[in-house]
Amino acid sequence: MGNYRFILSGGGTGGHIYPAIAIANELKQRYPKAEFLFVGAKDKMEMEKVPQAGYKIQGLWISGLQRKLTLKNLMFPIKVISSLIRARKIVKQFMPDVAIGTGGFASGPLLKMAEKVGVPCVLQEQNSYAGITNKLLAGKAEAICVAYDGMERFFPKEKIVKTGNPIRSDLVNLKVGREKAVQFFDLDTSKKTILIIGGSLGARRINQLIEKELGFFEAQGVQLIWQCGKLYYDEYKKHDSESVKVLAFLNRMDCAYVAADIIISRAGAGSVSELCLAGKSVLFIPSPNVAEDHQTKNAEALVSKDAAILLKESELDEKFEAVFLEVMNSKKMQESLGNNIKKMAMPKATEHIVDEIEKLLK
Ligand SMILES: CC(=O)N[C@H]1[C@@H](OP(=O)(O)OP(=O)(O)OC[C@H]2O[C@@H](n3ccc(=O)[nH]c3=O)[C@H](O)[C@@H]2O)O[C@H](CO)[C@@H](O)[C@@H]1O
Repeated sequence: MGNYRFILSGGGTGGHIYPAIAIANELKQRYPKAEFLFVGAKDKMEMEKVPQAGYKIQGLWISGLQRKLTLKNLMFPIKVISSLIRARKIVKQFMPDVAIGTGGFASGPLLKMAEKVGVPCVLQEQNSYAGITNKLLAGKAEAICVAYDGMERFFPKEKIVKTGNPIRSDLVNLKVGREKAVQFFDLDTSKKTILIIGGSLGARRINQLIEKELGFFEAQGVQLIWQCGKLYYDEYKKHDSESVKVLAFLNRMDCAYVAADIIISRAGAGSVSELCLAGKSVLFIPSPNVAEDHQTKNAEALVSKDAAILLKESELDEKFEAVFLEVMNSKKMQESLGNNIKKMAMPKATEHIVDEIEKLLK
């Protein structure tokens, strides 16, 4: 009993990988005998992060479609065909009871083939603006678990279930205490800590801002945990010091969220959902370079409830210091931002998604 087989696919960036890992962990808890296989894109983050979480993964030769005409784009049709052939083989060999897609180009070929072979599929869409892969797969999916209202614009209404985004359980129940969390980063427990997160890949414009404001932060007597991204680490590691911790990637987000007094962050869907659970004062700087400006929309959903502050990239030079100081110097504002953002949290999302998956198990 319970020796089900699950295939999960999603990737390209952390925003699609971590939801899949959270879902797998919840399934594993309910069905300890179940078998799991992840499928991602070769050379992408998932090939490292999924095995670290204790699961097997196979990589397909696939990439996203670029907006410009490049050599990579000319290869795109060949990659799609080759990935579809490989995906079909993987599905037929593994014969999953359910396939789960969490978006990103990596999940396209796998879920398409699972649907073709007759495996029931569940999709999870993290953003308020649906990704192209999920839109293409929606027609044949059994259920589409979403985090925002109004998703009928993209998906068949009867398949939509509003669950919220799946979050890794150590971030749902933040167990570590503040002192331990601050010490984990080798920082001073008597100082205020500012956490800077650029999303799973790091954010160039946020890094430029932080570098420019290092003197300002020092003058305020605050210390920084600065996640600059793997791509930018070599450029910024020179700023690492006793009170400025420069890191390529944070493997202990739980410690980072607990240690922080104020958080400066991109507004990717996963980050937004986690920040609601963390309940701190957040200053969002959304990426303007994503489809339909969806990060701004993710952030605005919170800002409209006085649960966070939004700063556009274009206004950083002019406004950042004043806005930061306003939050930093008002305990009342920090409390109200923290309380309001916490009200937006959906801590049962992963369980609800797994309830939907369970309905498909024979
Ligand atoms: C540039 C881009 O295309 N961004 C998209 C990408 O964001 P991105 O991949 O940055 O994803 P999210 O903000 O959704 O989530 C980031 C995830 O990475 C984790 N994390 C991050 C940094 C770190 O050092 N350690 C760590 O573990 C966070 O805890 C979180 O779980 O996918 C999101 C979800 O579809 C989209 O909303 C974003 O617009």
